Amino acid sequence: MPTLSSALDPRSIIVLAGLMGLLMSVVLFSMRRSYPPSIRGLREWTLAPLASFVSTVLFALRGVVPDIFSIVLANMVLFQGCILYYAGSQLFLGHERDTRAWSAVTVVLGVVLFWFSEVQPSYPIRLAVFTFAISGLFFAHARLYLRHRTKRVGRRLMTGLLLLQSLVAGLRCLSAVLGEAGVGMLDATWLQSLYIVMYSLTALMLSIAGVLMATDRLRLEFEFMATHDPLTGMLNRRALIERCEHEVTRARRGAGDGALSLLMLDADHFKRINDAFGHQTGDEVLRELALRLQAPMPPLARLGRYGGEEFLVVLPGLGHDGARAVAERLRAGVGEPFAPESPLAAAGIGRLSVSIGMAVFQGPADTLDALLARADAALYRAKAQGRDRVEIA
Ligand SMILES: Nc1nc2c(ncn2[C@@H]2O[C@H](COP(=O)(O)OP(=O)(O)OP(=O)(O)O)[C@@H](O)[C@H]2O)c(=O)[nH]1
Repeated sequence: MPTLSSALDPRSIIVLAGLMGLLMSVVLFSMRRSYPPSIRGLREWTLAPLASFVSTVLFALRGVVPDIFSIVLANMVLFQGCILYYAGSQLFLGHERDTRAWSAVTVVLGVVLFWFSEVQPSYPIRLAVFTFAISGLFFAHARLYLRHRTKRVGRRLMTGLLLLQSLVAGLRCLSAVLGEAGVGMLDATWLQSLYIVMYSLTALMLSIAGVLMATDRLRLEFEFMATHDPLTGMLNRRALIERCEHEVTRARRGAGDGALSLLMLDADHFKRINDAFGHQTGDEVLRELALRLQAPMPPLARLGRYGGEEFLVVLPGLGHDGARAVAERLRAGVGEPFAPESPLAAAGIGRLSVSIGMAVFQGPADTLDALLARADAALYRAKAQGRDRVEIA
């Protein structure tokens, strides 16, 4: 009758863990090739399970190859793999890679492990030192995610795994310090088996968490691209219309006291800017306009690029007076002269102006199409009456 400890033969577990790491490395490698470079960290997350695989091969060769490979090098490679996971997370979360201190720890570990395997062999000391270092590394890695906390599944899985791993390594360190280390790494005590099972699962689970996080990021990027204008970063026409429909439905139900207004804005004489200064300067002006329009916006308002040099503002909860005040503020904000050092001033553009058509929701019988048509007609009037002004439908 096999006991639990003999059923969980550490060498088999280690070999399986290595193979799982290798498979995850292949998955991450193919993701890295097809994902956009804006999703950073995938290279490091591909190399990490690969390093884990190499370390498990070395561990499994214990007794077959010299200890310097199966103990010293194996642990150093494993530690380096964990550093790579950490580096991948740093890049993924928008930081620069900063793992120099941990690489220095790898070197120190190498020296200590060499000493306590070749010069003065002591498994408990090796175990205590290694588990102490790796517990610290996992904890530093977990802290990075705790600083970027979200409710997304992949990130929560990653944080939980790292904390658990840090805890298990910390407990194993404690057990070694208390004289419960056992006689060697392949010693099949239940604590050692648990410790190795944890490591085996972690290589796999960390990679799965990485895959989940990267896929989630890709979905967010696509979602952003589908709803935002690439030039100004504002909502695009499709997203704006969806937003407007949503707000009209809410206003019909009486939200914000049934008040809702739309502003349609159009840059004045924009064609002249393009003709005189070139299309690129025209683009720069559109970006500047977007910035100026966003600054004085009420919190519930939504603003986006409706077309070429046309913008649309949805103002939930604002009726005639409130919306008119916002429109005048926007018009005045756009008209502020450029700072002398700004590139647009240097290009010779003195001042911008916008014409604004405003329409106010008239009650449950009103529709979005009718609102847009009234705002458009008011804008047309503003243009006809000399531009740089607000007209109300
Ligand atoms: N640079 C740049 N120009 C654009 C973009 N989209 C549209 N335009 C230009 O915007 C100009 C709009 O010109 P018009 O509709 O004649 O309007 P306008 O010159 O602003 O004149 P008014 O609206 O009557 O004051 C056209 O020359 C378009 O080519 C864009 O993304 N970038």
